[in-house]
Amino acid sequence: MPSIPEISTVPPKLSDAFRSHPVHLRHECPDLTSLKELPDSYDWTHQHYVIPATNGDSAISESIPVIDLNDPNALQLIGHACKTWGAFQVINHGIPTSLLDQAECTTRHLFSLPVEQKLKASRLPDALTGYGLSRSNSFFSKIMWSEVFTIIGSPLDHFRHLWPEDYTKHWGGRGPIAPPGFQNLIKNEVMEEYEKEMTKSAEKLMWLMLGSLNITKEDIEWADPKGNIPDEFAVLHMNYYPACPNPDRAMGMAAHSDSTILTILHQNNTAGLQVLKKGTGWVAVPTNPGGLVVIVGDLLQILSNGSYISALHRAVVNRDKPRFSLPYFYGPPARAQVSPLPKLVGPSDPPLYRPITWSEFLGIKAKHFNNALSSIRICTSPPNEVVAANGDNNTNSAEVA
Ligand SMILES: C=C1C[C@]23C[C@H]1CC[C@H]2[C@@]12CCC[C@@](C)(C(=O)O1)[C@H]2[C@@H]3C(=O)O
Ligand SMILES: O=C(O)CCC(=O)C(=O)O
Ligand SMILES: [Fe+2]
Repeated sequence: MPSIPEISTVPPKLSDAFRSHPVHLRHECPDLTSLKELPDSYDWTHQHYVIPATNGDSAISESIPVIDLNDPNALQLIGHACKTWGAFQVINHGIPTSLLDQAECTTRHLFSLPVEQKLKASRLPDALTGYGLSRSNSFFSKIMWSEVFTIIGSPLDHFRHLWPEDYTKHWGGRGPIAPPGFQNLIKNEVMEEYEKEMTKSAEKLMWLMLGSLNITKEDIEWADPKGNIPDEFAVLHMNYYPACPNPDRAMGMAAHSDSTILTILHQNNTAGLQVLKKGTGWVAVPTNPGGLVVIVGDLLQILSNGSYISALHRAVVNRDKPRFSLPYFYGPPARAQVSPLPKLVGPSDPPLYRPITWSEFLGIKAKHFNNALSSIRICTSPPNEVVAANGDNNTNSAEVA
């Protein structure tokens, strides 16, 4: 096992970030599916930061680039996308579409369980895993129209709260509860396989994104000489956005950046994700069967010394169709120090951020939300493009309730 050269003393575990910043959501998880009208507590109409998407129904066709990983120019295209959008879609990523379908089916099935059943797997205020509202609800006065299930590591421990033992093991031939075509599936195995594939893809994508900046395996202190990342850390979310009686007034997931190195997101065939593009506004991300969305996270913005932007993004909801998304939040080992990479720093490019561990940054994010990056900035006059796009200047950031 290669050693990790820089070891931080506090906090030792990623989940400790949340122990010191428990999220007390004021509301129980209601059964959104049963609501015929939008309750006032879910009405975001008068929130000043809710701006319509520019390409909603209009003729604007601009959206995040779709990059074929088999394209010989993939490296350059990825670099350009990370600098201009902070997000892109990938095709030919090597993950079988059947696995994506099965993971989506498991997600659909999980959220269709009765509320009482789901609440048995509730996330505790100071914990990271389990069922509940998005943690980021604590920063807003209105509630998001979504339910979230968070998994770290093996899904088995989480799923056994939801499904009786036999259902945890098998869909198999048990009447209406087994979705057609999935008789031989074991839910845990699907999600485990999904996590495994996501880890492989995240590593591959990280090297491509960094490769585009001429960063190699030797430059990353927490990677071994072969480019493997011992003790890398990731969190898997299953997001559910029920069909909503008044989608124009509701918000599925409010604007935020992810604190990750990168996030890989699979969405079902219902659109809803939007990315903020500097100079353009909110731009919808179309669904792309078999494609995956890749989002630059805050830690990659730090590593790239602001050359890549962690995209502000949000999710809107639909009137008739439920939406599911599966973001895989990929980060470095909890103890690794993340700082602007020496190769990207020089007399004319001073480091913009101080070194930080993911767990420390998660703690800062849990407290300062969209102002987390600016709170660790060490340079007073950053390049313009960094300020405008990532929410540091608070233009599009969250209202602190
Ligand atoms: C690994 C992660 C990344 C987390 C925390 C933890 C699990 C949940 C993620 C999100 C998901 C929703 C937005 C966000 C801002 C939130 O509140 O919870 C994200 C946050 C972050 O990017 O910091
Ligand atoms: O559902 C989506 O498309 C976005 C979800 C998201 O951004 C998140 O969970 O962090
Ligand atoms: Fe996100």
